[in-house]
Amino acid sequence: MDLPLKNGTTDAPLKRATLDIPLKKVQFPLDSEEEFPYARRGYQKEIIDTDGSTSLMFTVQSTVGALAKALRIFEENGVNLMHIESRPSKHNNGNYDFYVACDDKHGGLVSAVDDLKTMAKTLTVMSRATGQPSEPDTDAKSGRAFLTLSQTLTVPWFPRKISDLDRFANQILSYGSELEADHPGFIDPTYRARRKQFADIAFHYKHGQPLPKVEYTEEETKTWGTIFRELTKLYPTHACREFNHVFPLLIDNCGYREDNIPQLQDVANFLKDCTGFTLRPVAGLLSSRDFLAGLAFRVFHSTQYIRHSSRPLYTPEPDVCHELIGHVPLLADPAFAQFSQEIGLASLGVSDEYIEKLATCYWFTVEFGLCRQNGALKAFGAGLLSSFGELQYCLSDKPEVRPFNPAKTAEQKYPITEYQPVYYVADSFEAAKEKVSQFAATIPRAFSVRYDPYTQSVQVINSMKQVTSFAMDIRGKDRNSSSQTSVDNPFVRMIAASPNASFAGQNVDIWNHANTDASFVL
Ligand SMILES: C[C@H](O)[C@H](O)[C@H]1CNc2nc(N)[nH]c(=O)c2N1
Ligand SMILES: N[C@@H](Cc1ccccc1)C(=O)O
Ligand SMILES: [Fe+2]
Repeated sequence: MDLPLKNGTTDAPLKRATLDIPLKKVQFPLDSEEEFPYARRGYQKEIIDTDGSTSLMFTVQSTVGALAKALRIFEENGVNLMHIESRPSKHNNGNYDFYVACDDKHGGLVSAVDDLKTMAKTLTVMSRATGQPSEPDTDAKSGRAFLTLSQTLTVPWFPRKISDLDRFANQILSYGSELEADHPGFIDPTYRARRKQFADIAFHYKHGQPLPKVEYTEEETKTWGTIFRELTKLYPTHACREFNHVFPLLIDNCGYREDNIPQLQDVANFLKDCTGFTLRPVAGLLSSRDFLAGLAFRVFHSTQYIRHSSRPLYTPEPDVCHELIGHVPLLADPAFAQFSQEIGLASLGVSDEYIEKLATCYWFTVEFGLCRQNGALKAFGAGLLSSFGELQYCLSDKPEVRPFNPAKTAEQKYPITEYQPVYYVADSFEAAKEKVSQFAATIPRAFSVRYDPYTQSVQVINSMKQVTSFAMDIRGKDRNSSSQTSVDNPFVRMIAASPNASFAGQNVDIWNHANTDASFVL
């Protein structure tokens, strides 16, 4: 790509929009040191995540030996169980609910599921291997329970507790050869070796550990300094009000300075105080599904490396400048944090198609959103606020600007390696939040989720009836109170599944991770 390097240039040429760049998954550790980053070979590997990659939820009649019988099915089919929870079904006399996490290393899972169907009253399979939920029961409109005997609903695997995020720390995407050939770091061996160090940090990180401190080189700090200096000149006129409110606090509290790249731990401490958000180091671009899942737990995956020094004004990859300068200020804003978590919760277990739609809404708001404040267009998207090339370009008369409307915007294709040809404008920041929440509520899903901040886990609620009345209750509360307390109260935070969803469930049944009557780990 032929982007100008001069500071402040606004006329960077646009390449044609190409979303069709193949995204390849990379898994660590790699076979050879040479493979990462930007080596073509390394990106061709597909991931097979086998450890605890599948979860099953099923209900069986509570007779003596029912659990033993169910467990024998796994044993007989050579399926290794990693975690089991069980408890009596709350509203379904004589039934027991089970949640198990297992792997499929020996290939027996399919027949285990078939065997389970013969004894289970309901069975939901959540698998990391599939992005596509199976079709729900067609008769369900008539009001039957959302799953009946021997019907299986397959739901993509999703993390249920914050430490589950450790599962995908080692899976990042690359843009494929098109970006690699184009990337200034591709041919620079020093830069490549440095990226490998950062990748190792992210790969070894586990939830709960302190965020690794990094000593940045003089050259890296200089790159940061250039970006910091140029961007801070633009913010008073180009950034939205909320961003400009938080930015000085980061200067005061987290070491945001022209001559210093802040440490992730210092920033995470600040965010924790403001909104409870935490950071996790990540080696590069995560898949949308994994990235959004992190947000459900108020975890923001942050890269720690910096872009190549030859092109400070724009990089096609997220880097520490993009995360710390672009994203962090608004993650410190309570309403914005709430909005981010809601998109995250809405994404758990939905089909690839809807992940794509949610990711597109995320893209045109959190990453590249514009809003109107006091009659003028301002940037609130992190991808704009971290690129002094695109920040000027987005408010010039070159790009097309359209009103933000999630259902429509979700269909918009976009390039990921160049300036956006189209931006979407929210009337206000609050309005964008509201619209995305409404859109999220129309996503078909056989269950709903609720975040429990005490255990940092999600509760799965698998009944439409329950979900609908819950949603009414919460909306009522929100309507009666305009104060932030109700919006910010984690207990009233829930993404309601659509009341129009095709399965009006009868079995009111809440999975309560923390209060299972019997819960044990193998
Ligand atoms: C959800 C949406 O696809 C979004 O652009 C994500 C994708 N993956 C990411 N991965 C990392 N590391 N950082 C990001 O900012 C994002 N953004
Ligand atoms: N283009 C942004 C970084 C970015 C990469 C990928 C997605 C969004 C933003 C910058 O230069 O800072
Ligand atoms: Fe981003």
